Amino acid sequence: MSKLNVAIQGVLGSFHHQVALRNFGEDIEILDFTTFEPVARAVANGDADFAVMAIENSIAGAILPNYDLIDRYGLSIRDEYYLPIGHQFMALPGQTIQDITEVRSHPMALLQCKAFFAQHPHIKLKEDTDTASVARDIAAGNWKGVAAIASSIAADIYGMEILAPDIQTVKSNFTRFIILQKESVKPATEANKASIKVTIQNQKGGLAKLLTLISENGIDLSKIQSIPVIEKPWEYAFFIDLVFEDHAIFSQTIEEIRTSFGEVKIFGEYISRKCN
Ligand SMILES: O=C(O)C(=O)C[C@]1(C(=O)O)C=C[C@@H](O)C=C1
Repeated sequence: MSKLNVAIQGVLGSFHHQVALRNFGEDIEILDFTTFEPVARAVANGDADFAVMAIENSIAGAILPNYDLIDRYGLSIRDEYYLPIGHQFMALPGQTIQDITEVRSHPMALLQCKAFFAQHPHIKLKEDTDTASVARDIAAGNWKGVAAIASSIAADIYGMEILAPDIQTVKSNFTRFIILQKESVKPATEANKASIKVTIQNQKGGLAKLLTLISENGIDLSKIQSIPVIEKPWEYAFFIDLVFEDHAIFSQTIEEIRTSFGEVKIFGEYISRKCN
């Protein structure tokens, strides 16, 4: 039987890679890309069975362009995964923090460690494609004075020394990843969460009306994100995550939103994996 192809952004040891292995097991084929767009494309054109895509982080917030990719490439959300993120500040063995003049990492990782770098202003920040590829490149190029921010798994794989552990601004740091596939998935019978998109006209009280409707139906709105409608400057679509106990009430709520606001796109119905 052929292995599952799973598209990710990042290389061996990246956080995406870790989520792919934890979610699908070790016996998979990883298709790795340096940016998110080819990840979405690989699923849309059938090269990959699934994709793993980071969507928001508890310190740095949403990865807005990824909402647009899911929408534009017609992808379905089949599941979600919350990964605890510990960022290790690492370099070639034998150096101290004072020897480091530059740190490279994924922009989301740099954002999650802002407080640490405020205390070390001699270190220049540079955005790179992913956390682990910087560790790999430092090792391959024998670059002294350059550090990576990546996981301890990446430090082991690429032979880096950790100069400062867990440098994320708050210890408890999570990234929420979504698992994507092409066709709309038959929802799990126990699905209690859904991701939807609603476009509402800019009219007085429009958003308040939508939120009231959701709340009065007893549904928990766990996330709302506005995304610009690029063909219509200054109009916004709302990407909303809803958590519910009763699927029938969720379906009825969607019908009520359709009646009042027009088209509602459902990206997926799945099981909430959030643990408090
Ligand atoms: O660079 C990595 O290792 C990634 O998997 C990317 C990524 C992200 O896209 O947010 C994943 C988790 C962390 O939030 C930091 C970076």
